[in-house]
Amino acid sequence: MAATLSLEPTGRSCWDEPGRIAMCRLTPEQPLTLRTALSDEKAVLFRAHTRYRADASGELDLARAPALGGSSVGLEPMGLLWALEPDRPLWHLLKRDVPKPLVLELGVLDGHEPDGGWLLAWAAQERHFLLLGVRRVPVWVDRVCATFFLLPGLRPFPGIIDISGFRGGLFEYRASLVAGHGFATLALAFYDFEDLPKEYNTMELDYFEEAMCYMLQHPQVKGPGIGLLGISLGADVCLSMASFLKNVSATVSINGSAFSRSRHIHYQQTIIPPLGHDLRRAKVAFSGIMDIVDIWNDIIGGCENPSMIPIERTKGPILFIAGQDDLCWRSELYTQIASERLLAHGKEPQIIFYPGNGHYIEPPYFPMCPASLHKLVNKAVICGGEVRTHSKAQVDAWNQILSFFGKHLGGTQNRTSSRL
Ligand SMILES: CC(C)(COP(=O)(O)OP(=O)(O)OC[C@H]1O[C@@H](n2cnc3c(N)ncnc32)[C@H](O)[C@@H]1OP(=O)(O)O)[C@@H](O)C(=O)NCCC(=O)NCCSC(=O)CCCC(=O)O
Repeated sequence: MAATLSLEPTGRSCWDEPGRIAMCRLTPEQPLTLRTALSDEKAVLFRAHTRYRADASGELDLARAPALGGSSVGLEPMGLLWALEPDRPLWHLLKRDVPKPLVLELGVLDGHEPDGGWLLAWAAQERHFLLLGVRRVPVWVDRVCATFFLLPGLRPFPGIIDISGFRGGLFEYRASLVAGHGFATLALAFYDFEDLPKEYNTMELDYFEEAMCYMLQHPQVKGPGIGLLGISLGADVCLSMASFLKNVSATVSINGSAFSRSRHIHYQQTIIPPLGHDLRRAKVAFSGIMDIVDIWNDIIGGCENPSMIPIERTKGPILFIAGQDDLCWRSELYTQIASERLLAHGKEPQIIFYPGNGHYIEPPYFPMCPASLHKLVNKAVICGGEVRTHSKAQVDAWNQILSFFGKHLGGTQNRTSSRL
């Protein structure tokens, strides 16, 4: 009887949702090679392959069977997704068009490579970024360029603004996934998109205040406060907003620095000067890729440094998520300094340090980005991270973020039914 493969969930599955891969009707102890492939929107192929062995009753369940080598080792039920590697060097998985799912293909071959041969079974799974029922609404109001993800029905939901980092543009994948957990989420661009400035020159907080006003007056956003979620430079934008603007209820900083780094921060009469950097301190890593971790100027005066964002002024709590192997900048050190500043003002910081984690802490199952083009230097730079620990931490960080917002914004943090 032919072997059967099940790849769950069988219906509509969400990108950030764990899946299950299992087989039955195999030969007892049968060696197998599982191969996955996924093509991104620029037709770059990402692939992984892992060796397994069926159990004594001819079954294989990745929740129980350890991977025996290849792209992952040990008990890694989702390893065939997070261990995908691009065929093109220095490429990373990006999702631009969120209404379209990415398709994960899975093939099971008899035997262990290089002997692995016959294709025993094949399946494909659409992994969606936009839950059924969640509406994607482009926003051009005053200067604000954004995309709003609204939940089904007319009742208000807790609101979150999601801000990307130095790459600029408008990337929606994190906001659309967050919306799937019961939050009205705005993916906000701030440069290099539509009518916004092409270059990132000064962080003008007026612009972000307009986005806050837009959210707060929206009938489907439950006030009185908004949550902020940002990564890298986007995290520093969020920390600045939380420090200067009203109605921020909770802030998550993913590998932020809590400093004005390469450009001024400006709000009303206040200007925070940048810490600055010196490209002569850049090195070339063993891989031949640029290492910029030491280019940033020293933090003279520690948490009293004038380039620091006055985070003690924030009203709502801040959750700092920091990768201890971040090689774009020293997130761990900056988070410690941020913590000192909060403690000095009688505030309790909430911090999660992830060892082995690099700069790009993405939603669950995004393959780690070890190196990437960086607009600051217009060259590829190393980002840090050890693939396995980084991938596990992405799942944990995601759960922590959702539960933090659930707690402080009054959300449910349950997935809005993906099968509405
Ligand atoms: C953002 C992207 C990836 C793409 O932007 P785009 O406007 O859609 O560009 P495009 O016209 O399609 O291509 C321009 C160029 O961007 C590169 N690119 C495009 N897609 C990818 C990819 N998936 N992986 C790796 N590189 C990619 C390619 O080199 C493209 O050039 P090409 O035409 O293919 O020769 C690219 O411009 C880029 O990598 N920019 C620099 C990113 C950067 O400076 N990041 C800052 C440090 S990392 C960080 O802050 C972490 C948080 C992430 C965040 O910023 O939110």
